[in-house]
Amino acid sequence: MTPDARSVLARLKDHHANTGVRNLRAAFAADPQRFSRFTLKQDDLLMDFSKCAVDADTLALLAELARASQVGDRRDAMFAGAEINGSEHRAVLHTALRAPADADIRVDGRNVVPDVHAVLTAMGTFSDAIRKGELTGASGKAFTDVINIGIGGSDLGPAMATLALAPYHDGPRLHFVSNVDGAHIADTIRRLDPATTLVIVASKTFTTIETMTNAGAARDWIVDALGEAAVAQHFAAVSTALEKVAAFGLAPERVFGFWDWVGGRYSIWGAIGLPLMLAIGADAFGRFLAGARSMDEHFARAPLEHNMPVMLGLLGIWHRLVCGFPIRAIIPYDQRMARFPAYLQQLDMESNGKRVGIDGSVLETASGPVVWGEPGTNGQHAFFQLLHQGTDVVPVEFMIAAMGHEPKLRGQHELLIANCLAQSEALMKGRTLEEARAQLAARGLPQTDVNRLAPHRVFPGNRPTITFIYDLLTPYALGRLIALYEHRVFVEAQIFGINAFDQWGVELGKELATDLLPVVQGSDSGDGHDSSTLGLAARLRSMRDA
Ligand SMILES: O=P(O)(O)OC[C@H]1O[C@](O)(CO)[C@@H](O)[C@@H]1O
Repeated sequence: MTPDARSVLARLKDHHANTGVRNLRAAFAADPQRFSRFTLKQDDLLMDFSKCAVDADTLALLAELARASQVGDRRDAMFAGAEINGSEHRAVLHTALRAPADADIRVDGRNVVPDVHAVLTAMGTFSDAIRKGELTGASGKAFTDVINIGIGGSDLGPAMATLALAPYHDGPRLHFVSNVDGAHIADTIRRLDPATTLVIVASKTFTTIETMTNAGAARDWIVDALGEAAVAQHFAAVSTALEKVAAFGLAPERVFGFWDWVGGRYSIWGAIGLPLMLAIGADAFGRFLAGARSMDEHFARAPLEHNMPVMLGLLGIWHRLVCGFPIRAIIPYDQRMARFPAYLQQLDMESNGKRVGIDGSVLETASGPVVWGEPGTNGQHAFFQLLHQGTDVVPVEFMIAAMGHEPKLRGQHELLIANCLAQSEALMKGRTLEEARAQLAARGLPQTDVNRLAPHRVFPGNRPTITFIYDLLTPYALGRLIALYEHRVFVEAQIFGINAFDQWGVELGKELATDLLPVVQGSDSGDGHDSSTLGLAARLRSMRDA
């Protein structure tokens, strides 16, 4: 955090403690314009943050915080291809993956946009041919199923978006295998015919043990059924490590590249999006990119006070660093967005779950919160109890489309909307002890029961929520929403003063698992490991061998 930002943060804390909004219910009662004063709009996308405990002074201070943290300059540097991922010496240019063909974005003096569009064109040609049945398997049959093998950023984006855009899915069926647990691939291939299955191996590094192991199992499955020669026709690969892919023996037109300036969790916009393109087609994929581009343009140009990703980031900082809430929940009222919270978990927590700043010094403040969620209305019948009456305050981010894709089920969509709005209203308003008593008394309960039950029926309220609404969950709308969250993570990172684009924390797990494998297999005594780890490994070995 910059010294200027630190001093604005101190003023924000003082404002929060002394002059800020104390009670949301009272704030709404005092200001009938609160909704229109605390909403932002970009086309049909509306962000309502009136149910957060902010006022005009809060927003002015938050904007000052953004300026003191050089959010605007850093954003411009990112878009221009500067090396803002310092610990890995890389530019950060997922925005270039959705830039128009005539854009000029330079990395080391070279315009990368023609390369991006060459890959998009190659993906389009390949996916059209698969979708039309022109490219077939070794036995001449069209592909009915595609398995994407990848993990983390090479899985979550396409898996989430393919489910979210199910109404546009008119290509082959998609399956996603990520876990090294053999159950994942076994359960997937059990239902499939190798003769009509295409396998995409997706890995930025092409070294990730889970992906390489599952790719080997898929290869064996294809070879056992169709012979070694079938591999060339039944596989495609996506990676930045093209020399490593070569060992897999695929023709160049089956290998789709991307670049080290695209982080894994930011990679759905290019070759990692191939499964999504196979599902929805190149045109719809283009609209998905266009949605993200519209958010990029808004983020790049809108003044900070009217800039949706900036405001979303500032509210995140307000809740995390000023109000002290360590968690946030993402609750899409859209069953097809079921994987969106998991996608955002990687995007946000792998980016901003850091303990040191850009210069390596230990942070003086907290960094990114825990992010979790599930679709509504299901979550209402599971963990909403804690959101309403638990002892921790969890800011919630709701999202819902005005329309569903099922015109015949309009009534169900209205019920969905009513639930979404009711939850944010209840979290804001709560229910006082007097109201709880009055309700029980109105039901004719004896006074002793009223006294006994009323405390259980009190809701503290004053719990902040943000609600996003949009017309319909189209490819464009989804692209725009993902880009909004990408930029929010960027804004928060800039204020925390951290590098959002490396992930040294997850490297540890990779190293340790490789190191322990010989111990698990019994070929190494495991000197240097602790007694618990060795004890568990020995016990598991003996249980396996019994
Ligand atoms: O695409 P790769 O190189 O297989 O990596 C997969 C994932 O592994 C990570 O490096 C760590 O889990 C993620 O950042 C990445 O998305």
